[in-house]
Amino acid sequence: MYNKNFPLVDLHRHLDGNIPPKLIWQLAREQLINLPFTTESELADHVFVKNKTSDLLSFLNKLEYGVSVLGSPEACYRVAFENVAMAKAEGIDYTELRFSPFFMARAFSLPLHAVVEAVVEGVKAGNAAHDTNYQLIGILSRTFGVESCHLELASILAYSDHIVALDLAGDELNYPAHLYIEHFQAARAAGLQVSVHAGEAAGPESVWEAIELLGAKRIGHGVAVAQDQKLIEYMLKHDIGIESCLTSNYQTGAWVDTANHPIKTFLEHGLSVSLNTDDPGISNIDIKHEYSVASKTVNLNEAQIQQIQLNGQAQQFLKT
Ligand SMILES: O=c1[nH]cnc2c1ncn2[C@@H]1O[C@H](CO)[C@@H](O)[C@H]1O
Ligand SMILES: [Zn+2]
Repeated sequence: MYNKNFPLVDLHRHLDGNIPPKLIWQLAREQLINLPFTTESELADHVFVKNKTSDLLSFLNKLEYGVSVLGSPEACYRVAFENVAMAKAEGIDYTELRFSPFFMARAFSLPLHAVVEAVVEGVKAGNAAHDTNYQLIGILSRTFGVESCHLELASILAYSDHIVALDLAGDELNYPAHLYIEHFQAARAAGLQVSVHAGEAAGPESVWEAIELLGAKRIGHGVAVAQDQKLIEYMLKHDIGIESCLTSNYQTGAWVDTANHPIKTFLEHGLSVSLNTDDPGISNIDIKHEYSVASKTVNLNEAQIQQIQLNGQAQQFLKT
């Protein structure tokens, strides 16, 4: 279990990957959107990952149910607001909620700027209601290509005062980081920090690209980092963090042998690795569950668990 004397932090949590069946059901009813299910529990049966999926893209497909009920900017606001409430209810002291405007806008062709504005306002209202200071990370969904990501970036940069960092997520194998150099240059120039999904579906070369070409200061997942000693040394020297997500890695197939997850190797090398949820709405988990997997399945000791909590705090993009 985690140590209650240290903050509980979740640095890698998709708010559009956390639209649980109950919320999907409510939003569908309120907006008169037809779902191909007759009951909420039938819906839940399809949304939640059972055991694991065959690969990353099949896992990501599960996210489609949630975004299929984003019929208006108000629905996006609700999802953002409810995400603050859910994170608070889990006992999370600080989190950086990430979202992809294009991914949220897609089903109903919503204007991207309106989506970002709604999410910013929803989190702001949630923070006020729950006495939290949760932050936002904007995502470019690499799966939809370079041009789409330019539009997505523009909508994020329009609200850059309310967003701490930029991320790249989606199909890592077919859309490598080097396609997005310009996007990240512009984001850094606008003062955004950088975290990138890398070394999850592809190898260490993908992590090198994220760091050297996009300026990543944190790597999402990064299981492939363990294969490359030079990369480990480089990340240590430059204090580049790894955002580990144990259940997600199992469910996507990125790392199925959880007992021997590289999080252990990362800790042994002194890398700044944190523990995170990724997509709680489809994984059907919370942050405390991830800590219990870390201690019971990976067998990390109390000092290692504490270190993970401290790393999460040290790697926050909002310095307090
Ligand atoms: O584990 C993951 N790996 C890669 N991309 C992800 C993961 N979880 C969600 N997304 C991606 O993030 C955006 C929504 O926030 C979508 O592009 C979704 O595919
Ligand atoms: Zn992720």
